[in-house]
Amino acid sequence: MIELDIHKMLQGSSGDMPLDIALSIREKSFVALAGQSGSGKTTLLRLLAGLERAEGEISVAGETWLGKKTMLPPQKRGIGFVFQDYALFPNMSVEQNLLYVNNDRAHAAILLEMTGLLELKERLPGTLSGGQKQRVALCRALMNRPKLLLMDEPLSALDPAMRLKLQHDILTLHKAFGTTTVMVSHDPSEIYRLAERVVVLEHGRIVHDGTPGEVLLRTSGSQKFTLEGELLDIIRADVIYIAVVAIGQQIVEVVCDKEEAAQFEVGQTVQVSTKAFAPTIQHARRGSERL
Ligand SMILES: Nc1ncnc2c1ncn2[C@@H]1O[C@H](COP(=O)(O)OP(=O)(O)OP(=O)(O)O)[C@@H](O)[C@H]1O
Repeated sequence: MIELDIHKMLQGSSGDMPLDIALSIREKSFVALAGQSGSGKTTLLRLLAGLERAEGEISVAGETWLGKKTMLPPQKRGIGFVFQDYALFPNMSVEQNLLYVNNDRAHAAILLEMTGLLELKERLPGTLSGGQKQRVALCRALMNRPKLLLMDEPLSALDPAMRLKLQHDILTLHKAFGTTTVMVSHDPSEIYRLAERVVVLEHGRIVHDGTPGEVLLRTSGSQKFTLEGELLDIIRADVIYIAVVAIGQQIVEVVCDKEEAAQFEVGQTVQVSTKAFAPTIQHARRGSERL
């Protein structure tokens, strides 16, 4: 069990912002950390990693990492850290990047095999795609069999298809090694796929804590769908107006009247709601049928 009760005064965008977090994290669990920019997510990861100090306590499986008289240095905590920007050694091959952590060749081979990187083990990072680099970073973070894996928006620089592939790899590795994981993510579908628990921060405090279903699902009970998107255009068609809205990978049209159309500006984030008494689900069109 990871037990954490910390306090730190941060400089928020509009003055001092206390970070006050009390959290217990079960061993082997996968926790997503979400919340708006500046809410304290990265700082919380850095505190767990020992890269920053705070008042309070952090203990992991009974060992004190942070206390009144203790500040265990990062290298003694048994953590793996995956950053958004890969942070690989550019002059070392894929395999050397892993063996730099320790010389366990067998474990490196297993990790590379599981993530489809074995054939690329002699390559230098500069010759790899973003997704491949991030898979190397993930393998490297698991080389010393960490007690805790920390990931700070690891997939946010990747395109949707590569994100999906990496999500699959993360899940495979998590199932194989059961490493307790805390991952910062802004992507609800990613959180839903990977995490069993999501903790949402706002202004340095926890405002939601539950399963992804409890925290993220917006339809339960109300029978109403609300989807957020960007207003791309408002087109006049005779007496009605058509709002063109980008929702995820889709563009939808919503009919509105003159007064409604006058309320919005192109570029705004808008909510598209519909009363869905009996929503249906169908197979999506594939490949060339899509745009
Ligand atoms: N060591 C520090 N001392 C004081 N303030 C800090 C420190 N580190 C970060 N901050 C401030 O604390 C706030 C929270 O930063 P943090 O990086 O934790 O947010 P975040 O939720 O990860 O944001 P983002 O999603 O944009 O990465 C910011 O306003 C930042 O400037």
